[in-house]
Amino acid sequence: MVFLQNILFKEARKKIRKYKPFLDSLRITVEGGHGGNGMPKYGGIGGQGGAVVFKASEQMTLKRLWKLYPSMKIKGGNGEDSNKNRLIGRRGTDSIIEVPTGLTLIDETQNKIIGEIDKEKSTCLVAGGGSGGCSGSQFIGRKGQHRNLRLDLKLIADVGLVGFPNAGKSTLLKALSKARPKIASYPFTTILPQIGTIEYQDYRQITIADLPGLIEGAHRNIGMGHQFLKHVERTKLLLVIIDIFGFQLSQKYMKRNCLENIYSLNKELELYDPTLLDKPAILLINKMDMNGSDEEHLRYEKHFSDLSFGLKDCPTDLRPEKLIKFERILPISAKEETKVDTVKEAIREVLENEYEKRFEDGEIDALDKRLEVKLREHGPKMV
Ligand SMILES: Nc1nc2c(ncn2[C@@H]2O[C@H](COP(=O)(O)OP(=O)(O)OP(=O)(O)O)[C@@H](O)[C@H]2O)c(=O)[nH]1
Repeated sequence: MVFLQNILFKEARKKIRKYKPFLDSLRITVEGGHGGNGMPKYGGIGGQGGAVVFKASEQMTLKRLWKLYPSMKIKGGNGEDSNKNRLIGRRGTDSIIEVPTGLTLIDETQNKIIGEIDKEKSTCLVAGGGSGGCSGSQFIGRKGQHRNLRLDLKLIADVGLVGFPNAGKSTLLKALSKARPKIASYPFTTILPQIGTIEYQDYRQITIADLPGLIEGAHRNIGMGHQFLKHVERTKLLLVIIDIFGFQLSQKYMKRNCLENIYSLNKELELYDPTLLDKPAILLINKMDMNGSDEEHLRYEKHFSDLSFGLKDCPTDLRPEKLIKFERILPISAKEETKVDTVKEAIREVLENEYEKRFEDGEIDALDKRLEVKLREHGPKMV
């Protein structure tokens, strides 16, 4: 009996993707060391308190950070008091803390982004040490800077793969990153979402993040809600994948055809952040190996390239205001790996065109400058 049950439910079980816990946000208190006291009698100056500095490391995860500092408090060393043998007290030791790459640092008290750590080994001063006591401060050392920070992890991948459950995201990711079957080639790889690497013959590599969990009504926090969508923010290209036969979440939900799926995905992206729709996008119509797919494709083909065309027939609850525009539309079969090479080439071309466009517009330089200014404005310095 048990054996029979196992066989009967084997198929159903296969389709359920298990979500491993994914720690992508952490609160932490940081405090610079106290400045040492001076020595009024001899005019001695106390040592400066040590700072707290974050240093990006690809080996680090938020989970590991949490295990290393379970109290979630990090403090710089106190500066040494001035004394007869050492009139100028020693500086407190800096606490240099390894953190994952791809962090946004938010000061929760001021509700401000104080910096972003995007590059391996880049550092950011998050809490300065207090100054040592001297004549100007009645020789009393000052407290170090104190901050309640939220570390928000956003994966950095070139391409964000979005689609409803069962559309074929994982199958496609495996097919695209075939040269590197170890899909997990990123620091956060033991956790979802997964990142795969597409490798080209000239050794160019493009990373692609499979962002699961998006469903109709995600903005109302159904399913995983918009949890994974923040990772789309940093991608440069959206790869939207749909099942040519549409999707039905459950008996409770309406069956949506493939065009309605596109509107619905469009709407979820728009509700999360309408600027996501400004990113270049490619549409993949999947499962074209199945019987009846050609007829289905023929029925909707003209709508794919101009979504405004079918908007009047779209159910009002799925209707987006701002429409996504696809640079390419490719019918594929992820399972049979039909047209997978065309997808690879299209990804590369669209990314390269986009890079050139942004470079010509001076946007790439401007972005770097904006970040620099932002960091200077709010204190932390990239060393
Ligand atoms: N016939 C056919 N089946 C496919 C194709 N791509 C994926 N499938 C099947 O569709 C099912 C879902 O594929 P997945 O790759 O797990 O889909 P997913 O979008 O990652 O699904 P979630 O994990 O729920 O987000 C699996 O049974 C796949 O074998 C395809 O091109 N053709």
